Amino acid sequence: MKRVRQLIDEAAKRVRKLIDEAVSSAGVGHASDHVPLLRWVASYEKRVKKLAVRVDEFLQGLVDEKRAQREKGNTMIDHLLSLQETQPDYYTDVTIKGLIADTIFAGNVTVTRTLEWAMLNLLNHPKVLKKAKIEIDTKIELDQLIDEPDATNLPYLQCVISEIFRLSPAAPLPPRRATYDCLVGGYNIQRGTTVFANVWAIHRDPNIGEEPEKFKQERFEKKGEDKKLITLGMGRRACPGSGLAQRVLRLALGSMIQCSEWERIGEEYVDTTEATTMLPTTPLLAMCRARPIVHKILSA
Ligand code: HEM
Repeated sequence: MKRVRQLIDEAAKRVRKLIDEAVSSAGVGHASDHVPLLRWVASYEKRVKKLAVRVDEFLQGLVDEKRAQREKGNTMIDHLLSLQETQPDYYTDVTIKGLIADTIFAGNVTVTRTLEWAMLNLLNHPKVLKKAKIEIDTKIELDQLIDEPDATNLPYLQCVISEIFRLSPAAPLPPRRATYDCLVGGYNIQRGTTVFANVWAIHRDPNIGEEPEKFKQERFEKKGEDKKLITLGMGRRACPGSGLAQRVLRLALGSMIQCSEWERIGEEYVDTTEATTMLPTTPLLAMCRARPIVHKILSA
């Protein structure tokens, strides 16, 4: 049993490392994407190609493992492999791997990073944390763990998440390529140009909301305020995982608040400045103590 657990831990570590590498190589890309001459001197392209081979091997391993299993399960890969049986020309292994990669890479770090920013801000705002806890304790039975349907009925928690979406959008500079010559804000954009929407700056525009630099979840108590958020993109290429992201965040943050008491490790406020691509400069470090509900559920 110990050996199995060890093997699972090792595999989890390998996957985490691979995801970290892939995400840090993606971000907003590399200078050589915009200045092609740099490709001659930078090792970025070579490194990314090598990484792509490792990612592909990992994804093919997942597909092959599922294919070899006699009994069909209920995972995304099981369903895609069933579709492959009836529509083999469309659901090729390449398409299936692409869909898994999208889900893992687009849906993983975005959610975990948003959660990290939520905790960092809540540690600096213990009154807000307390109110969120009271909301959960009053709306959910005292011996019940928060579940998905409960999480949709927590407006205060939703305001906290919206404020984190505003201040710390996990994809702060989504890129687009102009498909035809156009004029944007008075600038001529040539076909083929890559443009970035600066979501981070738009959310902090003082013309859009008061005291934009401050964490003030109450701004979202005003009806329609969340319509100003573009954290999950806009239009036809907006995030297809937005519903899932919202549900996972409500459930994960709600569970963390319901199950544990959280405090800063000292008197000092935690650092909420950003390093690159929305990474906190200082990693989340907090004191955490299990609340009675955890003991009750574990001993039941
Ligand atoms: C806090 C969580 C998330 C944030 C902030 C976020 C944000 C975004 C943004 C800004 C885009 C680009 C939209 C555009 O270009 O206008 C995007 C695209 C995408 N997201 Fe998310 N996302 C999140 C979670 C997820 C999840 C959970 C999934 C799936 C499991 C997902 C899957 C995707 C995919 C596949 C695309 C590419 C869509 C396309 O190219 O058409 N995202 N996301």
